[in-house]
Amino acid sequence: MKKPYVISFSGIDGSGKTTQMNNLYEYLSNKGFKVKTTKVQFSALEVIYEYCDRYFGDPCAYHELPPFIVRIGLAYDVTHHYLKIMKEVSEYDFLLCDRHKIDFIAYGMGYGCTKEEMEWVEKILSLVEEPNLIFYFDTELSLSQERILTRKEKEHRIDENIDILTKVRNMFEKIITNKENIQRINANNSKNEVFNEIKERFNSLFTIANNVDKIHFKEY
Ligand SMILES: Nc1ncnc2c1ncn2[C@@H]1O[C@H](COP(=O)(O)OP(=O)(O)OP(=O)(O)O)[C@@H](O)[C@H]1O
Ligand SMILES: Cc1cn([C@H]2C[C@H](O)[C@@H](COP(=O)(O)O)O2)c(=O)[nH]c1=O
Repeated sequence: MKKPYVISFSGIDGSGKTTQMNNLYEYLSNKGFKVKTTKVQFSALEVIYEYCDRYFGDPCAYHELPPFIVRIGLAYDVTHHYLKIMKEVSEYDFLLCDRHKIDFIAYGMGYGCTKEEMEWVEKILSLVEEPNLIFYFDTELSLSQERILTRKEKEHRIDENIDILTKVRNMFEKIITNKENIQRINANNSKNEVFNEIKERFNSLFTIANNVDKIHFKEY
């Protein structure tokens, strides 16, 4: 079965993932490629919010729960989502993902799961294939925080705070050093500058033909 080329947009909250995923979607679609975007629906988080609201009076009080309870739920959500979508996208050239396995590992470690607990999270996630390419959005913490506080697209959440952002960012830095499919993007720049960097990286990895049947994947 033909598979699309899978690209993940990964990084901490407010780093600009969704904005740039949508830009690449437009760019590739305009070139005639068949492109799909996807984002995991966090059913586990929805249940956790409800639980925390009822029992602690605050939907985001999940620091009151053992981290593993939350993280293993997310691992099932992510695995279920990607196993299902990969069966549905054989006719697409590109699948662009707003977060992938790496994000949930970085958040799991950042939220304080133990090494043994993370082994279980990773065992569940291992059912999903690695993306072909990960754009890691590297932003300064203060800038990400500013974007979260000023964004209009969705409300700021109490768990999107500098303490968590710092821990998760440190975990990303740890994980990405061992990965070969990572392209680090300087996401501190303006939206246009960031997208230019993505296009440059992308085009250096691919020779883009206007004909969909002629995608040439370069070695990287
Ligand atoms: N390079 C940029 N410069 C300034 N503002 C930006 C930039 N990139 C994104 N933004 C703005 O920052 C906010 C967050 O961007 P976006 O939703 O793309 O980030 P994200 O990483 O997907 O965030 P989250 O993980 O919280 O969903 C949005 O209001 C967006 O318009
Ligand atoms: C990946 C991941 C995310 N979260 C939190 C972080 C954000 O506040 C929300 C929404 O995430 P989005 O992808 O930026 O829309 O969820 C989390 O708690 N655990 C995770 O693994």
